[in-house]
Amino acid sequence: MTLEARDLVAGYGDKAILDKVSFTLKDGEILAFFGHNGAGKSTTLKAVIGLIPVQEGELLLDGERIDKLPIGARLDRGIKLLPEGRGIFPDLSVKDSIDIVAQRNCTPGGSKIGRDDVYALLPNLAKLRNSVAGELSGGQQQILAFALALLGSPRCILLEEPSVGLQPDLVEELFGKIREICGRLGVSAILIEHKIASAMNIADHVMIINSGRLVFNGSKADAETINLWGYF
Ligand SMILES: Nc1ncnc2c1ncn2[C@@H]1O[C@H](COP(=O)(O)OP(=O)(O)OP(=O)(O)O)[C@@H](O)[C@H]1O
Repeated sequence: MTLEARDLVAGYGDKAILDKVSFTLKDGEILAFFGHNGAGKSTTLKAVIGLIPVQEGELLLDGERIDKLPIGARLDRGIKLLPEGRGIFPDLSVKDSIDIVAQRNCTPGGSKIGRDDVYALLPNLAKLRNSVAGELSGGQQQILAFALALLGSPRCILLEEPSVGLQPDLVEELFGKIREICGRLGVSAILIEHKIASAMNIADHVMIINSGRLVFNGSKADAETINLWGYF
């Protein structure tokens, strides 16, 4: 899988927020995406998933233009968004949540990630099958949201600050799981984070955005040689 953004311009109404954002992401790679509040991180993810129109530039998935496709068609192609605030069904049990999304995403045939695969990948979630999602801890809810995104044929998961509200040890545990599962399944991820050190631990690439423009886009190794804070 290759997800490529070429000179993306996108925003709200007539107003452009993103100023020619370009990046490339391949199978199993994690892209850590940093920037101060209001810099354009969420706007980038919204343009990738199709919540706002791409005004200029191109978005390609394995060479296919997807920037004019509706959200549903991008979801069907395996681009998934985990919005800030989690995106779970608070009143449903873990089992029912998983079953509903599995039914929607796992039509018979094909090599899809189903409910048993998700429980095998996330054994601690399997133990919570009968718990009500809204009553889980923040970390457990975030794991459930990640599990829901994995059902079907995910290729690129867009994670919007998954660490919000989590204790530091739970952040490390969640990020460890994301790294392990993305690597094992060959699923890529774009990770918006303010917890920079934790995100750097699991990243392959780093991007920093400032006022809608990318001011750094390089490998983790390159990012480690610079003072990241100087780019904010
Ligand atoms: N729905 C909207 N309508 C109009 N302008 C918006 C909308 N959402 C965001 N913006 C503006 O777009 C710019 C970029 O916002 P964006 O949410 O992408 O920033 P961000 O980097 O994700 O910040 P944060 O870390 O606070 O989430 C900001 O100037 C913001 O005010």
